[in-house]
Amino acid sequence: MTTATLAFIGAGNMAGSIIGGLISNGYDPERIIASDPGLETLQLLKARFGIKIAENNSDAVREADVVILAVKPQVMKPVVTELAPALQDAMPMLVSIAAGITIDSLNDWSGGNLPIIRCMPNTPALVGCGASGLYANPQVSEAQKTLAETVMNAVGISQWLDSESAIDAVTALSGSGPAYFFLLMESMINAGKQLGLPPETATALTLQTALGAARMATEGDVEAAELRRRVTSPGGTTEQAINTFEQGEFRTLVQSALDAAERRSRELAKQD
Ligand SMILES: NC(=O)C1=CN([C@@H]2O[C@H](COP(=O)(O)OP(=O)(O)OC[C@H]3O[C@@H](n4cnc5c(N)ncnc54)[C@H](O)[C@@H]3O)[C@@H](O)[C@H]2O)C=CC1
Ligand SMILES: O=C(O)[C@@H]1CCC=N1
Repeated sequence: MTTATLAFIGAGNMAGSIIGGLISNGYDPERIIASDPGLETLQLLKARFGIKIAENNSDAVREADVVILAVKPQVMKPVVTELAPALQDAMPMLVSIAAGITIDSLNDWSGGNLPIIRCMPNTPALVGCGASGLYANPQVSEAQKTLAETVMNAVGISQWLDSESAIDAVTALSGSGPAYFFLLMESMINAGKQLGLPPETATALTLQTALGAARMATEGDVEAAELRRRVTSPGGTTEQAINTFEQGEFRTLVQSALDAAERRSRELAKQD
């Protein structure tokens, strides 16, 4: 694997899972440095993975080839503005995972001319099953793109996007997407209980069904629509349930939900 030095600014959930993924894929912990005002979090990451920790954000970026900005969107402006002198000295590639923060803003706050990638990951990165969309500005070289892919593929899969605005669609689809599946799981567990199953039985059967369906859809080469047809015997039980979903305009509802999330992502980007 590459020997680039990676600096994580913010060492919370997302940074912790990416670091964990990199280490389990054999990345040299000496080449990972993290910075966070939460000293306890930092010490835990150091003890668990053997990575280096920095006393402040500027120290973290000094030797870095890639700076992963993993703080909340609300604090991104002060964090990057304060880092600008150190970033202009080191000229690393920036990878921001924050929702709604545009490349233009990152470019302004960081002093300009840096290669910048916007990345939209999702929480299944925590279990190595993440899905990320990536968009690079023109300053990013092919080698740097490969490096960014190496980092994000340590916790799942990634897809390159050819416009920055596609990040809003990715946010609506896979960024927020885990919550949609969790909502379906909650609803099925409740329905199972209403049908008289004990709560633990309804929960165990729902979760294993979700896992099994996701594995069939990802591990085979049969499309989701065909897998659905194979469960649906003519005149049988599934047909009754699917007809009920269709009569309730399930597909239109899903489209409206994603449209609303995409709209919100665009609004947040305008508030930088
Ligand atoms: N949670 C989700 O589903 C997704 C989150 N994201 C993005 O990932 C980013 C991080 O999210 P999480 O890891 O969930 O949040 P988190 O709250 O777990 O981590 C943020 C970390 O930043 C640290 N921090 C705060 N101020 C700092 C500063 N001045 N300098 C350095 N570190 C500082 C905090 O102490 C915290 O450990 C956010 O921008 C979010 O938009 C992206 C996709 C999905
Ligand atoms: O809900 C949000 O705004 C963030 C972005 C994607 C997932 N969580």
